[in-house]
Amino acid sequence: MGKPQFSHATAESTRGPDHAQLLVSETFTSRQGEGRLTGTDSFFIRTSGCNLRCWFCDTPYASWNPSGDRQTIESLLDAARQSGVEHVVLTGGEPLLSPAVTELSRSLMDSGFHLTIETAGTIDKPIPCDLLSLSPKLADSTPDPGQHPRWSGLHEQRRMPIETMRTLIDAALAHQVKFVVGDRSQFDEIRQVVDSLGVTNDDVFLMPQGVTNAQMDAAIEWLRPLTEAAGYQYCDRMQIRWFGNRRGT
Ligand SMILES: C[S@@+](CC[C@H](N)C(=O)[O-])C[C@H]1O[C@@H](n2cnc3c(N)ncnc32)[C@H](O)[C@@H]1O
Ligand SMILES: Nc1nc2[nH]cc(C(=O)O)c2c(=O)[nH]1
Ligand code: SF4
Ligand SMILES: [Mg+2]
Repeated sequence: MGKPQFSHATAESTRGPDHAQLLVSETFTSRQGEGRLTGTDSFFIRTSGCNLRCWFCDTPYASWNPSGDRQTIESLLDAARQSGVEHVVLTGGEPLLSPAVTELSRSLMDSGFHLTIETAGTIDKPIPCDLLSLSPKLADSTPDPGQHPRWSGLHEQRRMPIETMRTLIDAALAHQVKFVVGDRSQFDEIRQVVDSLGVTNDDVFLMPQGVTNAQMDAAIEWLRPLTEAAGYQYCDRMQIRWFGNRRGT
């Protein structure tokens, strides 16, 4: 009798591409609230699960406490078609974590959707998309080591792999780089990351950290002038203005 055969195939590959599934926390139709395509009607697919743990994460239900349902690529494509809009935003959590994300992206693009991927850029999985919306995580995103010793260490190790980010940028048709900013002292760090990535200022957006109109209003006062003086684009988070910080918007 021979040795037992062990398979290293993923659930997706053993079941075949038609049955590939992703853990999804929510899907909804809304307007893109951030970056270059702000105002564009879009169908959002938010995967659940993240390899980072930003202390300020505005979707903890997809990172700190990931929840959701497994959905097939076919059902996600159907839902996108039913939404009646031409733009799809694939976000998370960290969408690049899912083994089925390449297949989903390809299917969405083949079906004629304009695909934006919102990612922190730490997973080496260059996949095609129309707009890579990369949000590198700065040092101040790391959770408190006293409260979260394990995640603080993992987050710090994982958050800024420049080469991986470069590969993702190269695989995309277009890109934008969005930084979450809470303090003026972060500008030096932002400049260093922009230089290392070799991206141009037109593609760099600075967004205030925050989930309330009051935080957005306060940030406009100090962050917008600094952003413009540095030659970057200021990025209000319009979904907060339009809908408040609510799920499904
Ligand atoms: C929830 S993340 C999901 C995609 C990916 N994990 C990432 O971080 O890019 C979507 C976007 O929201 C931003 N974000 C999350 N929490 C935020 C907060 N409290 N203030 C401002 N932006 C935030 C992220 O930087 C990213 O651009
Ligand atoms: N309206 C709206 N625009 C967004 N742009 C990026 C989002 C995200 O969570 O990735 C997002 C979101 O959650 N809602
Ligand atoms: S990388 Fe994105 S989803 Fe993950 S914790 Fe940070 S903001 Fe949240
Ligand atoms: Mg969001």
